[in-house]
Amino acid sequence: MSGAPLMGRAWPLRWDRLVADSRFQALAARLPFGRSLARRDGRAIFDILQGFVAAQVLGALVETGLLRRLLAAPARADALALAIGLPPERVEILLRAGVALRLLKRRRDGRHALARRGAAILGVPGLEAMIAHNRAFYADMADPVALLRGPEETELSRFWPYVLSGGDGVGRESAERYSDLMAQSQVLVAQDTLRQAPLARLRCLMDVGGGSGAFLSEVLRARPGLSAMLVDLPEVIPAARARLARAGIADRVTLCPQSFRDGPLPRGADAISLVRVLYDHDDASVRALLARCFAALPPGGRLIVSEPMSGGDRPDPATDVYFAFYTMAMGTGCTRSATRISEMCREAGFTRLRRPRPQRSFVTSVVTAVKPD
Ligand SMILES: C[S@@+](CC[C@H](N)C(=O)[O-])C[C@H]1O[C@@H](n2cnc3c(N)ncnc32)[C@H](O)[C@@H]1O
Repeated sequence: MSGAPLMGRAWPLRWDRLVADSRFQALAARLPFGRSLARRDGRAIFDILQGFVAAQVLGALVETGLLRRLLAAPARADALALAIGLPPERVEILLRAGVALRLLKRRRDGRHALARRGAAILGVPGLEAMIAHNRAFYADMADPVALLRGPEETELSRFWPYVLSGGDGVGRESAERYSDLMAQSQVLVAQDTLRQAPLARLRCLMDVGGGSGAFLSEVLRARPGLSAMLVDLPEVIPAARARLARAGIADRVTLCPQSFRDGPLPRGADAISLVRVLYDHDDASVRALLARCFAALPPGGRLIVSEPMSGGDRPDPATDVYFAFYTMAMGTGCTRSATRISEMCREAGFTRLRRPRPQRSFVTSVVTAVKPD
């Protein structure tokens, strides 16, 4: 760039080339409007650049249990360092970073306490477990170009064993581990799903890939007249049986241990939900699953897809960054837009596609469809 004249370029003007020219930046910095724009851009670029470090600071606050300790009582850095067995001068740095990120605050008496945001993390069901499990994702993101090059066995694909095995023999222990993680974060997903897809006039809902039944527990609590079926891998079913029994709704749910890849889905439900299921799988598997859902529903039966979705033509700052790379690191899935999911539902035969505006795209988005009469 440096040898080229700043003005007198060939038309059309390329804004990106102009802004990428260090002499343009120097000129802009001398003008009031240009100066504030340059500062804002600089700040935003720095925020992107330090995002990984900020996320790891949050990870450390969760992993060391500092957030929980500060919820119990405000404390000084040296007392906290002693309690968690780390050098005091390093804990001081961690706490200062937590204050800078507005997760913590430092009181006049020198003790640290939770700030509102730090307290909110503890108030969101499952968020601490989500933050802790990001360790596997961040390990994969440590070499993003290798990830983009793919396909490699990743930490995340090991965390979600059905991804590598296609559902065969995931092992009861790992099924329990991932089902528990999903269950913990289900409350928010269920709330947003039910707001966007009210389940009025339904008799029986079949939750396919329903995990340990956390979604059905929320739904059945809200809808006393509803019965349900839960389809998931045989290794997951014992956790579902236990959760549904604890919730006192075991008699309202039929458990169906089966892979949705093997044979038809059970009939009898007038609606099917797929909550955080499609984004785990490639297009061929999703097409086959949607065709099975279509076959299992009666005419007029409803399909509800709920998961974080790409912004499509207007990339979403949450789903097109975090979830797009997360599903890439899992290995088989991808973050699809509501438009793409609707197209796939239409290909399977569904009509009356609806895509309500998501309330929190980082929690979930919803697509609903109907099997024609
Ligand atoms: C990301 S979890 C979502 C669980 C639950 N729907 C939720 O939102 O909490 C995906 C679920 O799909 C299930 N699953 C994956 N492959 C499957 C298969 N081939 N057949 C049936 N279930 C499967 C997993 O066992 C897991 O419970």
